Amino acid sequence: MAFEKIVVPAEGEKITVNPDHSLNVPSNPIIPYIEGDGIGVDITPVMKRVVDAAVEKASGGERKIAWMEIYAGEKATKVYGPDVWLPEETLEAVRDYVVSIKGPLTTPVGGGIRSLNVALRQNLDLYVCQRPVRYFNGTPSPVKHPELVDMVIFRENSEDIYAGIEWKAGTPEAKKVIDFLQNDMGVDKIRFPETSGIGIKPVSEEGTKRLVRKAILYAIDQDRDSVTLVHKGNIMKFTEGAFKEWGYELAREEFGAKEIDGGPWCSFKNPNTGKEIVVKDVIADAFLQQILLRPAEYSVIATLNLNGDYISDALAAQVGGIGIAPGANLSDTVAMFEATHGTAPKYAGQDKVNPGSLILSAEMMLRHMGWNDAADLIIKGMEGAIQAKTVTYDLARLMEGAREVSCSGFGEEVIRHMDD
Ligand SMILES: NC(=O)C1=CN([C@@H]2O[C@H](COP(=O)(O)OP(=O)(O)OC[C@H]3O[C@@H](n4cnc5c(N)ncnc54)[C@H](OP(=O)(O)O)[C@@H]3O)[C@@H](O)[C@H]2O)C=CC1
Ligand SMILES: O=C(O)CCC(=O)C(=O)O
Ligand SMILES: [Mg+2]
Repeated sequence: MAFEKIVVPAEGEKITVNPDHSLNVPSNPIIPYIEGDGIGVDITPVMKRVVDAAVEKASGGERKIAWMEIYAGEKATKVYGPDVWLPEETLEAVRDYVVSIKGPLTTPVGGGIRSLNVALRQNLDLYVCQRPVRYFNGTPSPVKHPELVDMVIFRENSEDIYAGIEWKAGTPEAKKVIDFLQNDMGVDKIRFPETSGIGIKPVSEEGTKRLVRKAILYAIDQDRDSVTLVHKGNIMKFTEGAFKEWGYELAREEFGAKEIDGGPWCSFKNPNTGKEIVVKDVIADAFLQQILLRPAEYSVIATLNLNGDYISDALAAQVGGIGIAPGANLSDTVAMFEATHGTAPKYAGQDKVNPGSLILSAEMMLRHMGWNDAADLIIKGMEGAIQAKTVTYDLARLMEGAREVSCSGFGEEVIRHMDD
């Protein structure tokens, strides 16, 4: 494929997907990456350096990633022209090269362009946002027992209010929808001034079931003991409430789950290990207090898009903050890894922030590729650097006796501790 601006590395080969969705990973895979806006310029090169070191050490130089820069966000407008935020060939490369990684991208509040992060997920139908939240020994935390937090969030990534179907107050479009709601749909019970902005929240059975299926399959594969559906179904009955119903329905129909004490909680035996997996649900506001008070009761979380966004940052805070919170956007074939945090613009270009989130996102990527030996080295390096208290400002400010290092300095520490 001929790209306009993307330079394909001559020495690399493509990862390909088999009909059963497994990957064929060559020893020199081409991995597209988006540097990202704001702190992307700081964390992305450090992530690449750490990954290269881990792969080199794990394989004795037999394997090497051929990095291929692709563009989105502010950098795309510099490379392609003033209004090109998400070039078509970026989408093509992500699709075609199967596994990629990205830095954060800026979304202005209240106006301007819509989220490029959301656009990437929607365009490529990356319907799962998988965000593991675990504790690294020695990390400072605001809670007493951060080690009890070990959850993997499966956030629905393609629907919900996050999809951005909305109209600004005072526009003819908003007025048209208000007229429709009042005149055709009989919405007359609430105060509904014409100055209302309008947002629409689509949630489908297909969208819910494919997400919950992934969460349950993960629980089976990783021998987890529960999957919790988190929703606000008492208030949004036909979207969040339906998410809960469809989730349970899927557990019963596809996994043979049986109701516990008349339901709705249900359980089934893990076909691999024989252990019981409980499928349960919690209303979202209560969940946010439960994860602080009783985190050990939760393992795999399946939730809608906006809830998942809130829960990701809240849970990350319990184990040290969004500086070390990784993630993946997944379809059945394409995987794009990215940190949970954003562009933290006030720190951009200062070589200051924690590159841990993007490094751990790359760790997930290596595991996804089957390069577990390199992924293990990254975990070892992160654990070593944190336990030695050589950390970036975000962790240093909460730790006694820490030595604060820069973003790139932390990367070097991670690499050094791979040899512990
Ligand atoms: N997937 C993506 O690309 C995402 C993009 N965004 C976008 O990013 C922009 C900024 O969003 P904002 O709400 O400020 O959220 P950010 O996640 O960018 O930053 C919020 C705060 O989190 C802390 N933080 C974030 N990243 C790191 C890091 N790597 N190391 C240490 N601390 C970190 C900093 O805290 P402190 O000030 O305490 O040091 C920072 O001020 C927005 O345009 C938003 O839309 C947001 C989320 C995800
Ligand atoms: O797209 C954005 O700007 C924000 C995305 C976000 O907060 C997330 O994916 O967690
Ligand atoms: Mg978020």
